[in-house]
Amino acid sequence: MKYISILGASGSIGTQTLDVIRAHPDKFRLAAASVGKNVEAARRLIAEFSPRLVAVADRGAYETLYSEYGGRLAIVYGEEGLVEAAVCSEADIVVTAVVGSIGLVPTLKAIEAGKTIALANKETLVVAGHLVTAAAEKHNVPLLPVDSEHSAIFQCLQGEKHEHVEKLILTASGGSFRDKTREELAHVTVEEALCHPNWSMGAKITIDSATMMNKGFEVIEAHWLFRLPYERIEVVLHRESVIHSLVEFRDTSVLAQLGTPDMRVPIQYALTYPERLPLSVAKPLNLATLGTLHFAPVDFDRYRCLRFAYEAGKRGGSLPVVLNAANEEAVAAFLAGRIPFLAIEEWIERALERHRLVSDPQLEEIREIDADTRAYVRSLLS
Ligand SMILES: NC(=O)C1=CN([C@@H]2O[C@H](COP(=O)(O)OP(=O)(O)OC[C@H]3O[C@@H](n4cnc5c(N)ncnc54)[C@H](OP(=O)(O)O)[C@@H]3O)[C@@H](O)[C@H]2O)C=CC1
Ligand SMILES: CC(=O)[C@@H](O)[C@H](O)COP(=O)(O)O
Ligand SMILES: [Mn+2]
Repeated sequence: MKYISILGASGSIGTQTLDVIRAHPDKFRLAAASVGKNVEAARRLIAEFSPRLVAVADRGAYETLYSEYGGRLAIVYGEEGLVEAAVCSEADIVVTAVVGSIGLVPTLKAIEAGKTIALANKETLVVAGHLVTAAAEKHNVPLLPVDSEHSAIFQCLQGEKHEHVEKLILTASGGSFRDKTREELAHVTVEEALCHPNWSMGAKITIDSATMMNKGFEVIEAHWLFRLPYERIEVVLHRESVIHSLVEFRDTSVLAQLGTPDMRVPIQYALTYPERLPLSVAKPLNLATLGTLHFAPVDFDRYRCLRFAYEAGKRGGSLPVVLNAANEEAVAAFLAGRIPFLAIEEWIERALERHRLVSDPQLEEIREIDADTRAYVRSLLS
């Protein structure tokens, strides 16, 4: 039996992780969970999975849940509560499924506590890949990718030697606006942006997919997970999201991982690795029915956020922290209807240009740069 803690259990990845646990009650048990403010989701998972501990980010939601369950199970609050869920003594595996850089500290604490990490929260590796990978190495903790592209690459690399890898090729759907011109992007709505062509995901990552910042983050995530320079990590447009990513080897042989777009597959693989279990809820791929798959090169002028991410990743240091913090603030402002879609990349560019690079930032500096960037980007609103 593996005991699981889910950080972000009420979200898209969190609820799909609960689906996997539900599908294999003889293999997995929920030890702890966190929610942000979703009281109803917390009530449901407590009733069904009886975790020992539930962490809640929102004060009001915490008070409601504490009044209902306090004494029967641990209801804990805020960032400290999130860390308690991450280090919960019962848990073997921590699924990091919160959104944003709020996931960094609990992930580091979980690593220090020796937990296996099933990593969905890519922002953690964007802002502090150097700290997270060093901590995982020091504590001999596996970082198992949940992100579909990284799970694909991880699967392709099983049994392969690092020195035999030529490059990684990440596939990108192109997001909600892939068929629009740049001119048309000036007038798109939040509602339109939230319609991803292939995946049903949380709001923030769906916007990141539309700007392709998601792919930029994934390039940085791949750099840290698979230890390859940015020059050997490529992106190709692939409309169908059926090939989840590819690895090219030195002899030009290319391995790919395919499947219908269903996050429960990579989530389950991270939880069962190195084993595989059946997943009856997932739909098998039928290539004959599918008929055709499409590929195209990425235009870095059309998707400027992807260019920013490559540049920030290559220059390194504190730039990816700024990239992420500016993006989180700009996306939140767009989702709140306060700025147009194209202002997202404009604000990120301004934040990056203004920043004075700090090389090898430690946790406290990362937190300061994150806060400073957020304050700057918010000031652009007024
Ligand atoms: N969705 C997907 O298919 C994929 C997601 N990812 C990555 O996984 C992560 C989660 O994404 P996704 O599931 O889509 O996101 P969602 O927005 O669906 O879920 C986010 C979760 O985080 C919680 N949360 C939000 N803000 C806070 C906070 N300040 N403190 C504590 N908890 C908080 C939410 O709680 P509440 O609901 O109560 O507000 C919710 O449980 C992201 O990093 C994303 O990039 C990676 C690959 C695929
Ligand atoms: C499901 C998943 O892993 C997402 O990160 C997905 O990759 C988004 O797709 P695009 O960023 O390619 O639109
Ligand atoms: Mn992905």
